[in-house]
Amino acid sequence: MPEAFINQEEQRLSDVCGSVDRYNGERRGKLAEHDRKIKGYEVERLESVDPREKDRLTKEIHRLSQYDPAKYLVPFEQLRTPYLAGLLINDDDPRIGRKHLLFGKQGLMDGSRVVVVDWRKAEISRLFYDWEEGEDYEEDIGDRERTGVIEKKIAYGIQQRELLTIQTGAGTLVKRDGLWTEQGPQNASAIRKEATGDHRMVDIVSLISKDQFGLITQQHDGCLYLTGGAGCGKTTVALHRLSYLLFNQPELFRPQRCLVVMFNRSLCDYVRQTSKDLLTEQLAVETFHSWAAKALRSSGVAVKFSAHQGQGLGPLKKQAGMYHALVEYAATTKAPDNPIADLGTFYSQTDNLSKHLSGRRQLEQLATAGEQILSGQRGELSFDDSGILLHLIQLRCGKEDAFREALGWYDHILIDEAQDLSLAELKALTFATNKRRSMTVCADEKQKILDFVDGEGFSAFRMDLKGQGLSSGELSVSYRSTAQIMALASRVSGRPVAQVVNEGPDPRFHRWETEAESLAHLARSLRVLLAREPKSLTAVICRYKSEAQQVYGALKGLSGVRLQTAALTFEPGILVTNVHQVKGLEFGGVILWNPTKGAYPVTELGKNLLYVAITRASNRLAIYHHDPLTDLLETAPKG
Ligand SMILES: Nc1ncnc2c1ncn2[C@@H]1O[C@H](COP(=O)(O)OP(=O)(O)OP(=O)(O)O)[C@@H](O)[C@H]1O
Repeated sequence: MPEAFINQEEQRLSDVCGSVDRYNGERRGKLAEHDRKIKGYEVERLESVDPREKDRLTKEIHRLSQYDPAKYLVPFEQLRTPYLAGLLINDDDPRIGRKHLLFGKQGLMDGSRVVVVDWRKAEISRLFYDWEEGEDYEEDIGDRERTGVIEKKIAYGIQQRELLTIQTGAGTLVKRDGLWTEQGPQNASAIRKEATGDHRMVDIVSLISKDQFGLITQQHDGCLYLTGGAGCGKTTVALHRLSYLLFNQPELFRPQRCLVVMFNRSLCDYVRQTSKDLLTEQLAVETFHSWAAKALRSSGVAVKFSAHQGQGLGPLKKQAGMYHALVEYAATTKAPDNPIADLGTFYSQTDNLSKHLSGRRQLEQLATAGEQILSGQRGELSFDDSGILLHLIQLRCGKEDAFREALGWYDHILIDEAQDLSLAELKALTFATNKRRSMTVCADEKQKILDFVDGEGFSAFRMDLKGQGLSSGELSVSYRSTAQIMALASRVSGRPVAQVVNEGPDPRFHRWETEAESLAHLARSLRVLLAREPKSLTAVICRYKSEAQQVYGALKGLSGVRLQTAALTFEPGILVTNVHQVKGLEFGGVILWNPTKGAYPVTELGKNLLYVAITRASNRLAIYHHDPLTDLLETAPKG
């Protein structure tokens, strides 16, 4: 165990925390002085008889009170995690020589000394991201070319001012219950999550690869399209890109004018946590439907949405043809005053719709729904209507209208899991960007799990973006799951075996005769797991909500197990959930519950669902079944 190295790193953290405290002490002093000044001026103003002097003092008070006192203090997060990465360089310039640089989510000065560099400061952070341990570097920093050697690259895991993980090229050191141990190369995010018991999204400032850094620092106008298999960092890179834009171009990218659109509420919560410190609390993180509903309300369209108003018309409304019919309708008809009546009229014009959509019965049903909207019989719309209504209004208003102003001109929109949005929804989002059209779109067509959204819409959207000169980045290294899990995922999905960085145990198959037997063994394994790994988070993934409820019912007596089929929380323990709920998320361990032929048929959708479920596991995957396995898994070697 490299004790001297650990001591040195613990001392470094303690020194930096000292700098943070001095910085804050100084700032608090300045704040107090600032308050005293304002109070003094107020007293003087009250006592002054000269109106000109009164006026001057009023202006001075106003000027001083313009300062945001919070800006004087280092944000709380930095007190707990002052830095994330370190670099030991040996620069050829003797005035610099051997130097340990620290990178964090915010820069820190102690007097005139730079203690921590903000990772988004491109010039200096390029040293960290562009070069590997042992390499000779050449980098233009400031107005000079710097050369030297990278002696060490370190990723730190620090929480509440405690050093918990230190990762270097040689491996990872982990502190558990006060004791340091060495671990081989494993998923660094997973190690951090399990060491800290904090399973919210990990920011990867210290882990970003050179390719990822290249994408993060891409030009800011237009669209960046990020694709790649499960766990290769699409969402993470997109969020770091946004953080980079907000920091480096604050005049172009204002947090309150940027939007992040995620697949479901669980993913929103997962990301919001990170956006608090990586990005900013002012940033809106929404599902498409919640964003659309808010946008409509804030622009004065009095509309209520309900999950129960769809009448099975969701699939029809999500088809690409619906968008094409909408465009034709908006171009050939005059807008009524009321946008909701406009939607009703659109739905009731079967002639136009049938040019672009098939299914006579469904179109008739839609026409009836349209007439009910027009007659006021239908007070609430379905969430599936939100994108269509919003885009209809956008088409009516044109680009320069005041209404569009109210709906928002976004400086940047990040769309995650774009393959599961309909063409009308994607168009509504694109329309909401300002003239720079700055967007980051993450998608993986092999993870499309909403069968009622047709793939044609997403292909058309991508072609459109291509026409507008999008830049794209294919991420090819899978960071989340081990080689063993990714090999199974590749067998299921038919996509080539991904490049991986982590090794782990083989997936284990447990076959039982009856459901009762299977549940009894599941309960026993979970009990052992909860006792042995109290800080880990494991998901039991069922195909359907109802199945999750049933499994949870059988495990109810076990403390530490929770049922989560609507939104997720990320404390350690076991959660019983369904596959649609865990899209985009990750867990140290996954238990896949009874993946049968019916649950995961040999179809595109079945493959995608199974691929998503399997690749939520970073280290451990177990498959429990009592019914015949899906053919997608039948040929897999059974560990
Ligand atoms: N350069 C990196 N080094 C180490 N870990 C990384 C790196 N990039 C991403 N990760 C980690 O990989 C995991 C997967 O990242 P992310 O969720 O962004 O992938 P994704 O492509 O969006 O996945 P999915 O498509 O499955 O939702 C996360 O734990 C993230 O912290």
